[in-house]
Amino acid sequence: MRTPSAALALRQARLHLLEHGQCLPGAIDERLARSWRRSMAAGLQPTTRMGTCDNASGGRLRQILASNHELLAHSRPVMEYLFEQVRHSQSVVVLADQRGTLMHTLGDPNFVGRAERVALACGASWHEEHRGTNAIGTALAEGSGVEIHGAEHFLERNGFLTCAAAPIMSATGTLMGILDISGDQRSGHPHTLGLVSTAARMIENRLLVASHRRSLRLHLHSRPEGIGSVAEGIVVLSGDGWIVGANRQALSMLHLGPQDMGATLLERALDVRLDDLLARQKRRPQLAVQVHATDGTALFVQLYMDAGVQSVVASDSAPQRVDASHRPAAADALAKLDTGDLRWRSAADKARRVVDKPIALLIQGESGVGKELFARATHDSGARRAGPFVAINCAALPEHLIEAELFGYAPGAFTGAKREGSKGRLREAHGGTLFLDEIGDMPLALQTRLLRVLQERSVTPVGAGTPVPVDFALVCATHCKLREAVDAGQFRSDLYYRINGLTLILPALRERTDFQTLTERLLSTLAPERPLHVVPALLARLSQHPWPGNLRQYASVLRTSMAMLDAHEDAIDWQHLPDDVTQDLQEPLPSVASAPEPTQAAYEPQNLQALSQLAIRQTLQNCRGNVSQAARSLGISRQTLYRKMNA
Ligand SMILES: Nc1ncnc2c1ncn2[C@@H]1O[C@H](COP(=O)(O)OP(=O)(O)OP(=O)(O)O)[C@@H](O)[C@H]1O
Repeated sequence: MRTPSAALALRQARLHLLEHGQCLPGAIDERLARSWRRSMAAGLQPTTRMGTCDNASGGRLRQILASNHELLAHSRPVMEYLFEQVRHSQSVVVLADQRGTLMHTLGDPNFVGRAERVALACGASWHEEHRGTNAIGTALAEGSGVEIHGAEHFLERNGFLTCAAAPIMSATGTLMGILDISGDQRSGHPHTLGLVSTAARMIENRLLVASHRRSLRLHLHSRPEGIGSVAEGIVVLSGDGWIVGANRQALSMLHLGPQDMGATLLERALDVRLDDLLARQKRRPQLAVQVHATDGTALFVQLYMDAGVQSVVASDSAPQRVDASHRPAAADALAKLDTGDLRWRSAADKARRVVDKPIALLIQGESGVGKELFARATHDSGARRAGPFVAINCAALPEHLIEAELFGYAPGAFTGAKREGSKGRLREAHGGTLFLDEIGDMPLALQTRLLRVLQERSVTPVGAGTPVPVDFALVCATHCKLREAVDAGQFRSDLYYRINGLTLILPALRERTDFQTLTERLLSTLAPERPLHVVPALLARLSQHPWPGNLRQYASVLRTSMAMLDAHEDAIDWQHLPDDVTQDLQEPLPSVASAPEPTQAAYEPQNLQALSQLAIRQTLQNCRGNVSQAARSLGISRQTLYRKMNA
């Protein structure tokens, strides 16, 4: 709590702020002064009254909640626990997203009414830009735990509050959200910030463990009894001993940063190798093992493997195969993507026949047709599904980094290299599937190296002499005709034959015959808890569009249109479409030459309007997109035809 002299200084600073619209230099804590200055720069005045324009509701709020589903799921139990601690203290426990929008609140009923008057309710934004200095907004801006008490709030109307907030960070250092307790300033408690920070750590740990359910975890603490407490460090390990994730406590105990994830071997952070640890723990499973960090600090560690973890591997240089007895049950992930198109189904049938056989797949198709999704589903349908799926876009890698990125490098291999060296993406795929997207864009020199890896089934990191064995299923994808690149001398023919065990061609969206079912599936994937549909006339028009960006483009249009729906609406219609899409759809239909005709009716008419749309579509197709000719043939004016096309 504030001392009397600090309270006096704050009163004076506040008076100065009100009278002169400026911060009194040196009068208040620098962090608070920074926040007041940001509030003024956002155009706020201490006496500003808030509107509701910054609040998310309806579709936008649903979208925020959906995209933070995982965070919400793991925060709810912790928030309930936290709420029990402050139940009778005139407070609310609040979770906000990474923009400061409130997503979940739990409140003392006696306080909730007052809290709602200042918009401490779901959907409200507590970003500093909207509400000036406040614990949520200021914790967001500063990236650290913050307490804001009474008159420290920039807006006068929030002066009755005391708030403590702490950021929730991901294992890679990204801010995921803010946890906060806000209450009546008269019932403020000096330990609230500590409580909120601890609860934020609990959420971070839950998220880390949940997102690495199938991995090996090392729990550590300076005392054996600290393992299992909220203060423990948690390190996630790959099967061959690389540190691939860690909570904040572990990063600090091991002197690592988020940038070291995936690039540091366990034995570089602790004086122990994974295989030693495994052997010791096998002998005495309940006992924590004492090890030392690089600075000599003693730590106790214990390995955990949830049911289904199988990638327990002996050493860095000789990774073992995944143990099949622990694999999760087989699921036909390819069937889940099947919405009835015959060409797509035929590709999936062929892929099923070669899953788990040493036959490389080459998937061809235009950009956005779902090649990566198909490759992932093939991986998930096979025996390697418990192993990693490593996707590399060969077109997106900067040429000077591509070699080190793919093949890894030894410690000190070149200037600027990481001290511990790097494992490289190819070895990350060990035990699973390597997906090389846009393989046609791989430079010739690297094609030679890749060919050697595929022939010898081992990787030699840059600057290292010893090859490391690797074992992965290979799936490549390309939007170009690779055969032509071979003929033009841009792609090695021996590599082409090695990656082309079986070529599968995925149809473009405009060629698919399952537009209606596909749309239903996309909508239910995008909004699982909300039954939505596209009105038949619009659906008919959408099915005629050439969709040059294929499923990626169509899924994005549906996503944006869904965000335009009001809470009570369940049908996507013209007014929900983005303007540029409406404009495109109002253009005369492209000629058959540029947009191949669907091979089967994509849409079954269900009423008179839909029937009329189908007639219009077929006539337009017969007239090769010529609207005047189609109108004449239908016996209506051009204008009427345009109106009907847009109905
Ligand atoms: N069957 C599907 N169900 C749901 N969404 C899909 C489906 N197929 C594709 N998508 C959407 O399309 C996007 C593009 O898919 P994907 O990345 O697999 O295509 P691609 O052919 O590999 O594209 P590129 O050639 O540009 O790499 C995905 O992010 C997803 O949103």
